[in-house]
Amino acid sequence: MGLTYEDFLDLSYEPRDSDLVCRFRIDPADDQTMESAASRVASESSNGTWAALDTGEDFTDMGATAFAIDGDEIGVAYPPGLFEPGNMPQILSCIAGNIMGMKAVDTIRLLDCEWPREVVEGFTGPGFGSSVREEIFGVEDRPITATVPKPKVGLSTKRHAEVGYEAWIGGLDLLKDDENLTDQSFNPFADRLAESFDARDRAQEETGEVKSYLINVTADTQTMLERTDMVAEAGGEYVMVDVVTTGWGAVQTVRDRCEELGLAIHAHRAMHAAFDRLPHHGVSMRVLAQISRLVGVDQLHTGTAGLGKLANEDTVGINDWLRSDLYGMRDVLPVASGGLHPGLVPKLLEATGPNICVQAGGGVHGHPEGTEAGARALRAAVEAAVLDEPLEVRAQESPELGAALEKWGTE
Ligand SMILES: O=C(O)[C@@](O)(COP(=O)(O)O)[C@H](O)[C@H](O)COP(=O)(O)O
Ligand SMILES: [Mg+2]
Repeated sequence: MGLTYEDFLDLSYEPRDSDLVCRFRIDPADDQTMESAASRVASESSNGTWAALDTGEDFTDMGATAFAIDGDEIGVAYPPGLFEPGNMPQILSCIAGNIMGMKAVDTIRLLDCEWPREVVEGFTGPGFGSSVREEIFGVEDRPITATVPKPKVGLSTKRHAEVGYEAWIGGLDLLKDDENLTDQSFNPFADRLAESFDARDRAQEETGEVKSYLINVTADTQTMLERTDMVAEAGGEYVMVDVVTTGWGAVQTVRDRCEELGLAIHAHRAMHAAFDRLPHHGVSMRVLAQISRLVGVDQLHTGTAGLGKLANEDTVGINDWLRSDLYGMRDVLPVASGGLHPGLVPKLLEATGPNICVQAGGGVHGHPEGTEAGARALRAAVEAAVLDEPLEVRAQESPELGAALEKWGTE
């Protein structure tokens, strides 16, 4: 039985329910047609190669099938047996591996995946998902709020904890480390953990509200496990991981440890744009979000529906997928962050709904009266927005909100 590229194209093939179905946008090279390029995508991402192969008898055919061509998009179906159960790096080495560099296509983008039960069941998924709102904060009717101390790095541990205290006292739920703050000499991880949780405990005492901290444990896998254990010992509820830069295998290992310790995972997506920014190449944020849910993060940055400072891809569509039914797997709480300030909250919630986390760094610490006032303004904006109360009206009883609107407006 020979195996050639042509064996991987069958436009009459109906994907089985158990197939992982991927949709790609491709731009065939000059010497290729959509059909020939599609067959090469299916072949090189499963078990084929450029030369005709004699597979002999002792062979399990786990070849994928390019079964649909629709304009510049193709559909490829993968048998579940091609994949090692629960091994995300292996799956990506198939569907986003060598094909990203094939000469047969000038560009190729993995747009979307339909994940079958057979593949999903290999993954634990999130431990909490959006239930963090109720289970950790006892909040049901509003977004949870977070702030990142700014400047991103460089604050001393003492100042970092003070900023956290001011933000929590001002009404925010979460303090969050920036994606590039880990264990630097000016703000060591262990000291930051201890002093920030001291501040957290005082703020909880004074406000009567539950407060928490998204401390960034990002590092090599062994170090992340050690830091995750330290967070549990300190009475934390969360760890934050830069999931794209650490890698999906490492995230799966941290997820297993968090399962044992009862911790939730906040996923920062720094570097995602290296994969998803160009519309014709790479891996879409939609697929990165799908991967994140499968490997088990509870919160994930998905953008600001175009309102903030960063380029966003389909925030609302991605959020809908993160909440969609996936064979009983828990959902993921979307995090809106990046250039947000109180004036943008109504438009944001109009686009995303209240079941999100709203993060503002500059939009809190840049407030004319400082961090605590910035926090009060954000909390007031969120509470007004869920009630459809105009911010200008709420500003009459919240001078901090008034000052924020005066400084940043509502655009
Ligand atoms: O460093 C920053 O820019 C932020 O801390 C936001 O700060 P500001 O609130 O001060 O803008 C976040 O890392 C980005 O939002 C990440 O992007 P995304 O959420 O799109 O993944
Ligand atoms: Mg940041």
